[in-house]
Amino acid sequence: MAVGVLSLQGSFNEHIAALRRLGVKGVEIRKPEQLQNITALIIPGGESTTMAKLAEFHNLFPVLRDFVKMGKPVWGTCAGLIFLANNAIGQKAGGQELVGGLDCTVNRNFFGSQLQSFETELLVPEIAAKEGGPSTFRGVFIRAPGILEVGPEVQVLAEYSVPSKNSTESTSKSENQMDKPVSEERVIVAVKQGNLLGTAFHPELTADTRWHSYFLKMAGEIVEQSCNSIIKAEYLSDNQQQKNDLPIFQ
Ligand SMILES: NC(=O)CC[C@H](N)C(=O)O
Repeated sequence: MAVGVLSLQGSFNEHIAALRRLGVKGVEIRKPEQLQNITALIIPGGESTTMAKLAEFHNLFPVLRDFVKMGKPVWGTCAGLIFLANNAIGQKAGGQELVGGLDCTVNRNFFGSQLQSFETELLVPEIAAKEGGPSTFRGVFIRAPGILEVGPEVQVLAEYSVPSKNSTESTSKSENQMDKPVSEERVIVAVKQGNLLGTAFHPELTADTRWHSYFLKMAGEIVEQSCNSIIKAEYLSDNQQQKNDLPIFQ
């Protein structure tokens, strides 16, 4: 299976390295025609406004949208997740073009500025169930987006509990307030919707390849299903042909 990695900007090399660790060669994608040769695509993290400008310059948006609409497997990490979202808030003035397809609203810099980047252990039940290994995954969040709302077709794969602003302020004011119950806001950080996978964090920056392996399996299943439906369609049309060739007795 040929897996492309959109290589305009951001952590595309790290995705290619993670795929290599799984024995898969990632193909760098920079031009519209290169999408014809791949079965699945990863859109990496980086800076979504810059990436969108480059994608626009290379006339990639129409083919990227077609790729998503054709039901081909696409995984967006961080800025890539923003690309795939149907709605993004917190965009730079003038907005930015999105590929869309993933029925959700993301907040582009949900966790704040670059300085608010962090790492945390996320509970990942779906990944642990399909890929084995520990029930948690090291989430690397770099000026990360958060998913605020999802549509009914979207499966939530991971969430993160953010201490609310009030609780952060109060705990920093006084040590004594530490024992007060901390109110938390849960934000969605990983989702799947049919052929689309989105993570707000960067699995390609960890040694744990389970998200990559999960995406490859998901892509494999989609490819198999579409092959089966092509074979079925061909079989049905052959049968139809044969039926039409038979003499009709009335
Ligand atoms: N690490 C990332 O991909 C950060 C994405 C960033 N918040 C953006 O708007 O593009």
